Order: sequence, then structure tokens, then C-alpha cells
Amino acid sequence: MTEILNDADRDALLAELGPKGWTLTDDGKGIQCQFKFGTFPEALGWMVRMGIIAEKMNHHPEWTNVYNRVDVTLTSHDAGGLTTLDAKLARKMSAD
Ligand SMILES: C[C@H](O)[C@H](O)[C@H]1CNC2=NC(N)=NC(=O)C2=N1
Repeated sequence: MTEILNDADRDALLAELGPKGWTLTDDGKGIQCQFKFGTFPEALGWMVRMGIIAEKMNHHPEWTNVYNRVDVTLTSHDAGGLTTLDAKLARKMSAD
């Protein structure tokens, strides 16, 4: 199991991903971001690409899709908080 990020590492992660739209969840145990696309097929295609990556990582997003919008929350249930796996998946999502 990966370790929960300490306060300094969490702050560094938010400084890195904040400009890309990621914020800490209200409970502080995850990060969230809203992705917007031009069309539903673009949103769905992105979800499929990210889903394949997530499955390979064995680390899965909590997400909802409405038309061209995907709301994502990343947290590590196993560890009970935010870990480097969440950071890794968030970077992949924001890089696509
Ligand atoms: C048994 C399996 O390794 C776990 O259930 C994995 C699967 N995917 C997961 N995804 C996420 N986001 N957090 C987890 O803690 C997690 N755990």
C-alpha cells in the first residue's frame, strides 16, 4: 500500500496541480478536478483512455460524466487518503 502524503508533499502537489484545476476535497482525503470537452464523444474517449491507464495502475477514479463534462475525484481508499498514486493518475489526466 502506498503511504498517505505528508503535509509538505500534499502542499507541493497542490502547487503543481492547482494551476491545472485540481483542488483538495472538502474532507482533505482526495483531490478533485472538472474536465470539459467540446462534445460527449470527446469526453467519453478521454474516459476510455484514462480508464485503461487506471486499470493498468490498479488505481481507479471516482468520476461522473454529464454530456461534455467529467468530474473526477482521486483518493486512495486502501490508504485512507491522498497518496502518490493519486498524484500519478492526476498528472496523466491533466497531460492527455
Ligand atoms: C484490491 C485493489 O487493489 C484495491 O481495491 C484498489 C483498486 N483500485 C483503487 N482505486 C483507488 N482510487 N483507490 C484504492 O484504494 C484502490 N484500491
